Amino acid sequence: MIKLSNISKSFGKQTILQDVSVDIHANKITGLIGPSGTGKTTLIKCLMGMERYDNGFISINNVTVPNRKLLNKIGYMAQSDPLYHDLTGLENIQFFSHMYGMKSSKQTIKSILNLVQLEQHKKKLVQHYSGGMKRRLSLAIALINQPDYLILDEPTVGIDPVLKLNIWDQLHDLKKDSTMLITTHIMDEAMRCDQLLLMKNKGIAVSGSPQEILEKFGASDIDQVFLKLEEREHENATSN
Ligand SMILES: Nc1ncnc2c1ncn2[C@@H]1O[C@H](COP(=O)(O)OP(=O)(O)OP(=O)(O)O)[C@@H](O)[C@H]1O
Repeated sequence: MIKLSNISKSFGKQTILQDVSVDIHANKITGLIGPSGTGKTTLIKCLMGMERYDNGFISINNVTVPNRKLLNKIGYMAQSDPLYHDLTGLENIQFFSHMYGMKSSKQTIKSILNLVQLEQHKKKLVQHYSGGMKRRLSLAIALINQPDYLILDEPTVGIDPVLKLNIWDQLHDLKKDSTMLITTHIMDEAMRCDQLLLMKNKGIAVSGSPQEILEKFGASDIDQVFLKLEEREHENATSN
């Protein structure tokens, strides 16, 4: 389990996260969604140990973050693709796999490359990959070590609809052995998550399964839930 307790984080005078507490459970896909700039990536960077948080604590499997030993248990896909452009797709996968102390079998690499539909392009230099191909390669790198924890920041941006559905099916298969946290802006993807965390106003405004949240707000989609949250805020502000 990933546990965030009373996390606060500011950049200068701008408070991004305030007193955020949440448990992210194993064997589920948890979706972190919210308007641009609400702090989704900041939250993920805090739990990856890439940003220092100001207050509170984060633990993964009862180990306080940051901790180097946790790193090879986590598959992380950032929003930007930290790939080596002078290496081929295959060489990138091998490099990152070795970096985390693993030696993935040819079979594992092949099945991951097939999953992201890059098997035919594995010998091409990454500098010649399209944006979507780079995204898919980053996803392959996050998955290669079959990590216990998968943290994916907008993993399907630039990926075509059919492959996207395929990837979601695979993620649901993989969740039986892992804990997953995924950020997305795409509302039909949010509906594919088992649990949602809706970020707003420096914290998690609503959590629950997509269905529970829709029922609670009498909404037909998650966009409407955000609209209703806005309306409630407006009503509260005007009645005070
Ligand atoms: N290193 C930094 N220094 C200063 N401000 C930062 C830094 N990183 C993020 N911010 C600010 O923190 C806020 C939250 O950014 P963050 O990237 O976490 O949002 P997000 O919800 O992931 O957005 P998006 O959905 O657009 O990716 C933004 O206002 C951003 O400008």
